[in-house]
Amino acid sequence: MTESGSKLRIFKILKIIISSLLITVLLLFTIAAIRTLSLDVNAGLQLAHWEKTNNKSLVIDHHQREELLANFKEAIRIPTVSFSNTEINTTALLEFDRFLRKAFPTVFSSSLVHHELVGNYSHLFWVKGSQPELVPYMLLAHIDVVPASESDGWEAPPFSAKEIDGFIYGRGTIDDKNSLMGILQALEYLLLKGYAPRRGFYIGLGHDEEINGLNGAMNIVRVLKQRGVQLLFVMDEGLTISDGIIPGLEGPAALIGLSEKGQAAVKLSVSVAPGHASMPPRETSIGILATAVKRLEDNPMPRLFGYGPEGDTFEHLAHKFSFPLKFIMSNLWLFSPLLSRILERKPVSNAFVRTTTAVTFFNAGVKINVIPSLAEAYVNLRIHSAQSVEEVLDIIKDTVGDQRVKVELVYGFDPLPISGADEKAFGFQIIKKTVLDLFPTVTVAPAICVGNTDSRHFIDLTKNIYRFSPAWFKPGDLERFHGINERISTKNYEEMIVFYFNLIQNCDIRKLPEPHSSVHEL
Ligand SMILES: CCCCCCCC/C=C\CCCCCCCC(=O)N[C@@H](CC(N)=O)C(=O)O
Ligand SMILES: [Zn+2]
Ligand SMILES: [Zn+2]
Repeated sequence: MTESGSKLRIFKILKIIISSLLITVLLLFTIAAIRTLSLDVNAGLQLAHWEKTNNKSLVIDHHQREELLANFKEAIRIPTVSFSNTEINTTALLEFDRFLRKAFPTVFSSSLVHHELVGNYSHLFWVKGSQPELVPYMLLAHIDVVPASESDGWEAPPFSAKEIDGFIYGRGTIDDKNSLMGILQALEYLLLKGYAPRRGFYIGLGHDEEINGLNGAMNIVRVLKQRGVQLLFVMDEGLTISDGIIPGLEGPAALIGLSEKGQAAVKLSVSVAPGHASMPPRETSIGILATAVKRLEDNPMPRLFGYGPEGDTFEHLAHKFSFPLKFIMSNLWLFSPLLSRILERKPVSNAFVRTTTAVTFFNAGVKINVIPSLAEAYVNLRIHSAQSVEEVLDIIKDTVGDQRVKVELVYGFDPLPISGADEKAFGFQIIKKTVLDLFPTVTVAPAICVGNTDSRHFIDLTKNIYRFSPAWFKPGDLERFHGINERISTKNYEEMIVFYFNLIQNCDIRKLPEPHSSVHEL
């Protein structure tokens, strides 16, 4: 073949490759465009087809408003603080018990309600249903709060429940006395209105959630297991209604946690011979440990976006974003890697992308002129749904890559199972309907809860655990969670009561509307 002949041949091959590439790209984008226009994960169940229940409605009058706010403020003023893994405020917990009996006299005296104390300070209520064949469900909340100190910069003392510009300030106003009081206040009103549920339900109020629920939630689970109880679903604190928090999202979104991340506490330690600071070795225990910690911070865990429920979240929210995010989120099959790079830029969304690594303790040294024999650091990892404690531990050892650094697991648990969110998922659909009835402009989406809750102890009692409360979080509110100036608006607290009031009644339906042609008995 002549030189010009072979050039022509190469040119023809290149032309074929380029046009095939162009056709492939065009095809991919056409599929992506069609999917963007047709993706309808929010179609849901047809509201018109829901079984009719004669729901009572709640119109709060002036007197009730004053009373419910006074109750809530009194709850906030009782400092039910869990200080550490071993130190809780038992005096405050006993006071809280007395307070609940006083604030909700109908709940505590109704023949429909059985109440008992569990683990000394936690409360378990059983509200008897008229149709025992209907599987019961359970609402959870917790009594204890994390510590708070006014000197950190609170606008009002953290246990004052002071009202400023329509907001009640105080530790526990969003975590989690709003849910606790909202649930009991709703039940009080329902009972006063003569309501008797068809479907029985439990209310569990743990007293030590902030220190892992070992005596509260775990004992409640033990009691229920002894009685052979199985639950249709459990609803606990967790995600909320985000309004203006997710960048680019138009309108508010109610994220319902289908699962929660796993957790591991890992101890790193370095031991060397102590010595005189005037003749230091080239590296001290502190230096070796600092390098290990730096390596962990410089090498985040792998991106796993799309391998857990977080992919579904963005598909559900896609239609509320504008171009190009709408296009990207509607086509995660193509753009997952790109979206995970966008999300990892901010801590709040990075938590959805991977197992996060936070170095939370660093202890070393005894005296200015002594080479310390021991340096230790603790790392708190929140494990992505697609990883396990064991995998995470192996990655840490590899990343540290230094035999002198001892890596030990202090405690850990794998990510929680993922609850259903389809048309047959009773708990999810009931929560969704209750949200939409009360807040029609909100988009409801399944999500992963990045923190842990008492509900994780309930996995043997049900496959369906949802982490959600109808608290509205606006820009700046995430920082109030365990932070300073925790607060809730009086309007939102009232909405929470109405939400639980409606949710309890919505749970009385026997079965969900039939999706398509399939029948699902509950
Ligand atoms: C794409 C971005 C979406 C952003 C939406 C974020 C909305 C976040 C809303 C709430 C924050 C999540 C809080 C979860 C509840 C955590 C409860 C808690 O603090 N648990 C403790 C203690 C424990 N029980 O282990 C924890 O350390 O996790
Ligand atoms: Zn909480
Ligand atoms: Zn908390």
